[in-house]
Amino acid sequence: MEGKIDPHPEAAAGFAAAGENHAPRVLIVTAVAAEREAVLRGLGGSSRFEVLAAGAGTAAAAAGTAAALAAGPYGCVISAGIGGGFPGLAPVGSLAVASEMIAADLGAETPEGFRSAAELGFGSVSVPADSGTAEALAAALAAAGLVVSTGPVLTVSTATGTAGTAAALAARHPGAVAEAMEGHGVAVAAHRFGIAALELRAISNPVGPRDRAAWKIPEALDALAAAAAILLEVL
Ligand SMILES: O=C(O)c1cccc(C(=O)CC[C@H]2O[C@@H](n3cnc4c(=O)[nH]cnc43)[C@H](O)[C@@H]2O)c1
Repeated sequence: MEGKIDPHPEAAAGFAAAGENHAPRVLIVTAVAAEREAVLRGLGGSSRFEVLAAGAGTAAAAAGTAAALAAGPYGCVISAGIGGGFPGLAPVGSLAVASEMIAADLGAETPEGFRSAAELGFGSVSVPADSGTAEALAAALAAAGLVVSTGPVLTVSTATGTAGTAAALAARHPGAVAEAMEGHGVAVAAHRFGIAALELRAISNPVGPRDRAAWKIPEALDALAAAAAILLEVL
């Protein structure tokens, strides 16, 4: 996988150590208020979780996450919300848990095609999720009877709207299960603070030709709320 940032050892150690006596606080970052409300509905008032609607896109997500972490402390940060699912991997109404958060359109167009920022020598475009927690979350979601897929989740500045772009993204990122617009920004901010990051998406639409009227937003928000209830068990 191109240009990965190594997991932060202090973050992993701090998360585990804090969990031995009292569980650490968890910051959940959504884009919009409706996603925040769905997460809060699932959490049922747990005081260990702070849920922030930081705005859409990586800049708002990273700035909001960094500001919240500066006022911390937190043991874990989760980018959560609705997202597009890659057909055949993450159906509408299902959940996606990221193995890594990739800035999929950060780079340059060249006559030979898209080149990522990593290929251009500008550093990483991928932040790994805290693998143990991501795997535990996916297993708990599945055990609760929810449909869940695990794999890279792409962060894009422009939501995919054509079959051609969907195919190009899938070819560049084999196994990518979903796309959204904030995960990489949240993860970069978390990594800067040495804190473990995750991304959780409830699939509202397929990645492909744009049909906004067909997005299943209420169903996705219900799935997000159901997943948030499982977070209480896992974190
Ligand atoms: O209109 C509403 O009621 C409503 C309720 C909840 C969320 C929304 C959004 O529009 C959220 C925007 C947010 O969604 C992510 N997203 C969803 N599908 C995709 C996609 O196919 N490609 C990229 N991003 C997607 C994204 O993270 C946006 O920030 C509306």
